[in-house]
Amino acid sequence: MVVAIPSPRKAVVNKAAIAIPKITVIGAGNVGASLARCLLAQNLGHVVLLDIVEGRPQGLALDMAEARPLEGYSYSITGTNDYPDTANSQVIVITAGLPRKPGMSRDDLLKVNGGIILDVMSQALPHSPDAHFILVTNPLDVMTYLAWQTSGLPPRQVIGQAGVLDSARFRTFIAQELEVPPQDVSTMVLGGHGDLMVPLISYTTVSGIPLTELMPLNKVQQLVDRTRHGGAEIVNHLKTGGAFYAPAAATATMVAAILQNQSAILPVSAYLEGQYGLKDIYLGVPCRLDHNGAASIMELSLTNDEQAALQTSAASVQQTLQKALSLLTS
Ligand SMILES: NC(=O)C1=CN([C@@H]2O[C@H](COP(=O)(O)OP(=O)(O)OC[C@H]3O[C@@H](n4cnc5c(N)ncnc54)[C@H](O)[C@@H]3O)[C@@H](O)[C@H]2O)C=CC1
Ligand SMILES: O=C([O-])CC(=O)C(=O)O
Repeated sequence: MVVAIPSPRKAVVNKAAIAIPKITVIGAGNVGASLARCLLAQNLGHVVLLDIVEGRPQGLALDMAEARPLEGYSYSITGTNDYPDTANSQVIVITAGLPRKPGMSRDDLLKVNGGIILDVMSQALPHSPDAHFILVTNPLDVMTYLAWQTSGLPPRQVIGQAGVLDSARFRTFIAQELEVPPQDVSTMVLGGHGDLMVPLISYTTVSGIPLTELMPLNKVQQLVDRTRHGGAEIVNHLKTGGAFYAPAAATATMVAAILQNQSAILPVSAYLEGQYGLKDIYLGVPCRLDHNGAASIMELSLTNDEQAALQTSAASVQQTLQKALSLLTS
């Protein structure tokens, strides 16, 4: 007797019913391309990689797509030069702009990168009016302010990445010095993303033990100084640009916190409206990050030295911001 074997039933998938997050990365350079790969590896959503250079985002996206069968990403990637392809993104990360070279400060990038940020925002926002924007381009705190100001979005939806990276650097240096796993080190670096950033020694622990119990103060100070110049240290090695693997990992941490509604407490460049005695400025502070973006800013009690250092860092960011506003409006 012949038994008919039923053909396997195909699951009926209503693709429209599955909401796949869409993340756009603008700037397909070192940071942007590394970030795209991190986002795919963490299965955070469909990635759109955009650049002004024709062929570059398309080539990189194809290359990453060809890694998908081997590495098993859940989502795909599109490379483009056209903003309509970014439409309805939940998160847009801006890495477009020049990196610095040895001998330059991040502030030296002000004019050219300021112009790029205004151009990118004017093109990206109309296609994704509800997106969360994460700025990476330097000088970071000022670029984040310009992006927010030009967007008309609530400040919680426009934030900058710096503190997650700077804290990761401080954790690395402490772990190397003490020969412990970096994951055991907990810290937070606040302030502007410049040489005056503020690693918080009073909030730094290793497996719960205050750092000051584990090494002398002069050693702590050396690691603080190395952290403050952590970006320049890599620029001086690479010569043609800056760091990109750790910046990409730091930015992916923020994207994940937003898309997965993690309520994670992270140091991010956020708009201050009186917190820490500061107003109308973007600066690195601890924020709760969830699907509302920088849902709330946490005001920590700081030592007198930390509070003074934060004010000094803020004054420097404010000075650069005033310069940017006059350069870009003249
Ligand atoms: N906030 C942070 O912690 C960090 C910030 N950065 C900053 O990120 C930025 C990017 O750095 P890299 O990726 O190393 O530079 P990169 O030169 O490798 O890439 C920049 C990309 O931006 C593109 N671009 C320029 N103008 C554009 C525009 N109008 N629209 C779209 N794309 C445009 C370029 O074609 C290039 O592909 C720099 O300003 C750098 O200083 C870098 C590392 C860490
Ligand atoms: O130092 C740079 O120019 C890039 C950057 O912001 C960092 O790596 O911290």
